[in-house]
Amino acid sequence: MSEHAPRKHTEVAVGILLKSNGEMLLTSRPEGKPYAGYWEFPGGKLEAGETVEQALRRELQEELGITIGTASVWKVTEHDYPHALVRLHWCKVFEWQGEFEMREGQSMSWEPWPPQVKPILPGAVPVLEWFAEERGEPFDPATIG
Ligand SMILES: Nc1nc2c([nH]c(=O)n2[C@@H]2O[C@H](COP(=O)(O)OP(=O)(O)OP(=O)(O)O)[C@@H](O)[C@H]2O)c(=O)[nH]1
Repeated sequence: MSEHAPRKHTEVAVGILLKSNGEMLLTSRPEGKPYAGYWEFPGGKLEAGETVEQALRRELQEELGITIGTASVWKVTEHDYPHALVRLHWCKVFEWQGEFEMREGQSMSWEPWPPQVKPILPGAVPVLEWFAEERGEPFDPATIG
């Protein structure tokens, strides 16, 4: 491959689980992964042949032990990390079934607005900006991470 070949995107499905009281689910990245200990929205990489919804359903089953209802893509972002160029497909999720089990030794937290946990993964920050816009509030990224 040429030194100047474009980097290939890693496609990632990410779930924004929202409770009726407005709280959102954040999970911490497990030990052994890049950015271990950072808070993120749960999800993971698409496997060959999967749609975003299928990948998200599989990942949340594997990582959290829950079965999600329908999920459709809300927005798409890209983030260029030293370890990967990722394309994040963000899905809002309002329905799920099952008891939460942290199957990868991660932590979970239902967070109010604005979220209190730190640090938050850089690639998740746009979501917080959109939520602030939806609420008509200013958002200062310096207050997180
Ligand atoms: N799940 C998740 N991934 C995110 C978010 N923001 C963000 O930049 N990413 C990036 O998207 C990629 C997701 O990969 P992952 O390591 O969580 O996925 P995975 O569970 O399939 O990993 P593995 O099978 O390689 O262990 C990582 O490069 C991660 O840094 C986010 O809010 N949630």
